[in-house]
Amino acid sequence: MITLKGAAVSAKIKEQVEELLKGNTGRIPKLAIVRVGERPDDLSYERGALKKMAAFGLEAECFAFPEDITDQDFKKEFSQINESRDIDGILLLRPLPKQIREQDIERMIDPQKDLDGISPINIAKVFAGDDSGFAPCTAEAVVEVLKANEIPLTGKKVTLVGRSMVVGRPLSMLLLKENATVTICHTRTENLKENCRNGEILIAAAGRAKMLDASYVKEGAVVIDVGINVDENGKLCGDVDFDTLEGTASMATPVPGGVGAVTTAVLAKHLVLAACCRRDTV
Ligand SMILES: NC(=O)C1=CN([C@@H]2O[C@H](COP(=O)(O)OP(=O)(O)OC[C@H]3O[C@@H](n4cnc5c(N)ncnc54)[C@H](OP(=O)(O)O)[C@@H]3O)[C@@H](O)[C@H]2O)C=CC1
Ligand SMILES: Nc1nc(=O)c2c([nH]1)NC[C@@H]1CN(c3ccc(C(=O)N[C@@H](CCC(=O)O)C(=O)O)cc3)C=[N+]21
Repeated sequence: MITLKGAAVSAKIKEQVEELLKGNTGRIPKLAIVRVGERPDDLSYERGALKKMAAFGLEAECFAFPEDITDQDFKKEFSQINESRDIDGILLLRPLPKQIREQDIERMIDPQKDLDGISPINIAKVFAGDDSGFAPCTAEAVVEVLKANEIPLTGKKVTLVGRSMVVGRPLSMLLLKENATVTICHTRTENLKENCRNGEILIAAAGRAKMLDASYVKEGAVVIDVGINVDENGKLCGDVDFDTLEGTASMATPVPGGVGAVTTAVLAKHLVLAACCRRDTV
């Protein structure tokens, strides 16, 4: 089995970023990471994103707020970040605590700074197959991993586990655009195993530590693990039990070191694109 490492894909994206930045005489593009609370997967994303921005020569600032911040206070803080001339792009870590109306924030965020595709305008573009906006970074990262490793998508059966707005749904649209035949599974799916075993490409984004082992995988399938979970020993792990795949899957992404590393590279690319759109100096 071949391990599909995120670093190689990230390096290709870095070259694109360097190309976009060529001749840049203006300010260095700057990312704002907005976090409420201390969820471990948010912290992992934040760490990964900060490292990636530094490695790509981009700026980043974290804005962290307490778990119990009120809806009103958060909106005030968020508006300031949204309107700041200093900031080219925003990553809002989600989900937000219940007292904050996430829907209002989705409508508030400047679509040109919305690097993770949460505004209705960007979502509509993903749905329509229009790539002039920003798709959620993780969904785009999965397609980047498949393309960079020359895994054909046209006509292929792809099974996705998860239907969230950050991974499953937008990813299904990006895969459709690539002419794949997509099956989306969720908690109400009957015969999950059968559906998974039907996929020539299996993509796990359920957020359940090691829930899929080799018995869910078709012989020779490509397995992409999006899950970022913490196991009983406090270590990061995916939705797939990677150690069982040898002899069944043909290729698989590890966690950490797989899709996560590409997600942060796509985020960096989106940041530079956002900065380029805002001013012609970059
Ligand atoms: N690598 C990366 O770059 C990223 C990783 N992540 C990680 O990916 C995972 C998923 O994230 P996210 O989409 O936000 O999570 P959500 O909890 O929002 O969604 C999980 C989805 O998986 C489905 N699901 C959960 N359990 C099962 C099950 N036992 N059987 C079938 N379907 C199931 C849910 O179904 P239903 O709709 O019926 O509830 C839901 O659609 C998390 O571990 C997260 O940390 C997220 C973003 C980026
Ligand atoms: N609006 C929003 N969009 C998201 O995409 C989103 C989110 N909120 N909330 C949290 C989850 C989780 N997530 C990760 C992405 C990359 C790494 C990542 O870079 N991981 C490195 C390890 C980094 C480390 O822990 O040091 C790796 O997998 O190699 C981790 C986690 C995105 N999520």
